[in-house]
Amino acid sequence: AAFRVDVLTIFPEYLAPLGQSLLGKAAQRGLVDIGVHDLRQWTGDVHRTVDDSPYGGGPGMVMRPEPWGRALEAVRPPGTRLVVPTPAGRPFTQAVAAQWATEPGLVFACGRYEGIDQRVADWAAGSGPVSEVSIGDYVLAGGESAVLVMVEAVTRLIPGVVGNADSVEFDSHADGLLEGPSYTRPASWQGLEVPPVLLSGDHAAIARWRRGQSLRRTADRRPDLLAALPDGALDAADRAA
Ligand SMILES: COc1cccc(COC(=O)c2cn[nH]c2)c1
Repeated sequence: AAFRVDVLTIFPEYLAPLGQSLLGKAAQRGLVDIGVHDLRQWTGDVHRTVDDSPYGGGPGMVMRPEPWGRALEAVRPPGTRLVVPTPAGRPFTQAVAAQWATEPGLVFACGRYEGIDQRVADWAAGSGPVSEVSIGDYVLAGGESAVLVMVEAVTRLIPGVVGNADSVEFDSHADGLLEGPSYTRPASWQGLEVPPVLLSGDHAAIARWRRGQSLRRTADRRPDLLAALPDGALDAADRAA
């Protein structure tokens, strides 16, 4: 059955790219079903109000719970994970994406303003898992961009969506390390040569060189990933690299 994605947002046009290219083809092939819904459809007043001032004072506005309650009752299949992108969320990682790709689908709630009344996530937890997740330590104007990121990261892990299954399996972060440098023709460009080992045909040497490059790049750019590796993930050859 197709992986079902529903997005609730006050800017549905922002999610138009979900219908294009890779995702578009996957959708056409019946692998992924995507629905984008305007939250204002579930407002109750002539002005289609979705926000109000925060209790306890403070700057900005908060999204009111009632439209979200009605929208989620209409759109969210029982038991489906509700994902709320937020700077205050747990980290969204490749491991999280891989887990979500094994589920029947996802519903995304795009927050705007200062956020969504907390009772929405608390109430929604009664009808299935709720994940408040961050795609990085910065603040966006709303969750829509984060939804584009997460939908792409998750759906490309669904069998058949990405042409070359190998490229998915050997992604960066798949073995906990960063991907090293890649090269293609020409062998010499702007006076810069492709590392000779890659042209050697010695596949054991190439694998060793690539592993060394991944370790070196990870140590340089993401020492936190190196520290997080499980014991025994690095063998003697790795340590020597
Ligand atoms: C739900 O409440 C809010 C409030 C403010 C902005 C947003 C949009 O998400 C982000 O800004 C974000 C997600 N990961 N990193 C940044 C949601």
